[in-house]
Amino acid sequence: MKDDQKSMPSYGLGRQMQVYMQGLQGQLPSLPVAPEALEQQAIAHLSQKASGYLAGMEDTMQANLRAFQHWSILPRMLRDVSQRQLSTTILGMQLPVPLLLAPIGVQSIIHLEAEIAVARAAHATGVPMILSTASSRSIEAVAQELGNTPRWFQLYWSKNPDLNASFVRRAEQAGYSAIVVTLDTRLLSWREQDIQNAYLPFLLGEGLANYFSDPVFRQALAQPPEENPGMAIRYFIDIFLNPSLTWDQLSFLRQHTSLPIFLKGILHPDDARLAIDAGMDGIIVSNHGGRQVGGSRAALDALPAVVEAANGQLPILFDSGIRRGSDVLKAIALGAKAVLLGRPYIWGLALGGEAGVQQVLQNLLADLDLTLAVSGFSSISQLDASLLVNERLAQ
Ligand SMILES: Cc1cc2nc3c(=O)[nH]c(=O)nc-3n(C[C@H](O)[C@H](O)[C@H](O)COP(=O)(O)O)c2cc1C
Ligand SMILES: CCCCC(=O)C(=O)O
Repeated sequence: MKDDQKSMPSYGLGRQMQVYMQGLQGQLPSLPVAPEALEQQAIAHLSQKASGYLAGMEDTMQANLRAFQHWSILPRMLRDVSQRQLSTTILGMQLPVPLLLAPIGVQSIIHLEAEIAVARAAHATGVPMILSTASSRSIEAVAQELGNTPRWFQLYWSKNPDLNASFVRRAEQAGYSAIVVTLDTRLLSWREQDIQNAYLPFLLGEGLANYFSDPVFRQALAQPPEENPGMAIRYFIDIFLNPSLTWDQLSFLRQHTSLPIFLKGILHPDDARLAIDAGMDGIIVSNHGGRQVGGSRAALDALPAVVEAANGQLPILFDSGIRRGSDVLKAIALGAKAVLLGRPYIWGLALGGEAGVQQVLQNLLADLDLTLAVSGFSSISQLDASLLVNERLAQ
């Protein structure tokens, strides 16, 4: 894989040929290649509680996917696309591909090896990883698996400021190179399947590795979490959600880290302007994969106005609904510098652990590389809105 990456221009072709050559020996890909089939198989494999947790508001998730259909690629012919370039630079950080793994918490409910398996697959493919605060393995343990693969840390801003500062400090020390503050989950939304299943993984102690290993968190407890997990979980529940968090508190974070700060979950252009006023470094346009505001605008539909409001003053990233190479191209053509991959890598994790995640990433990168090429482009930096037709406006 590492070698494939060095010769990224042949990446897509390389993966295609690898699959076809294996086919000659009677070996088929072990996971479904189409994301829809992959999802179906993963959901069937998981327990009802775990698959219910992966779900979101169906209408909003569907809207996220449909939004990509409103834009079509208008390919160009007879351009030399023999050498291709997928790498990008964000705030001076080199990313080998315009794709990062979205922060997804509590992966222990999906696979025993959880974030460790994902980190190994990220390392093998060179895809940067964003680790969730609510991960089932610690900031440090995941960093160890990543080698020099770029990593960012996603912060859930709790009610305990010292704990927030401690998380950021730990991330810095473990080589994470950006902080992603998620804004859209200051409260948990009404999640029908979880309510139906009466299931919240945190109450069972899942997804609390960063808390239980944190010196500030531990200091606040009369007994260590190993001796009295119930008390530790109760304290987590007390502080985890923070609905009183407001824009003016972002300066606290700025004082506690020199790392770039991205705000995740912005959909409204006015919030993009507030992010700039607050001195933030980047924005991730996202509706949390349709898991928070039921009936919210599809994330891709919200992207152009946010890009316009940002006016080039800070990089915009995107997630919610990325499934194929063409989705990545569309989001980038509409102004995103890079995109985050969410559920698809979790489906790979569910079905095949580390190897499953790796297969999903290899396929997506190959799809991206080949779709770029057959559209007539040799570098993702060439993409802009002229690649696309808006089918709602076109006649
Ligand atoms: C099971 C699950 C857990 C998630 N946990 C987090 C999290 O801990 N922090 C966060 O910022 N986003 C979290 N997200 C949202 C993702 O980062 C991302 O925004 C979303 O998955 C994108 O939508 P998609 O999966 O439909 O592409 C989670 C999403 C899922 C499906
Ligand atoms: C409180 C939520 C933690 C994980 C998460 O972000 C999600 O389930 O969407």
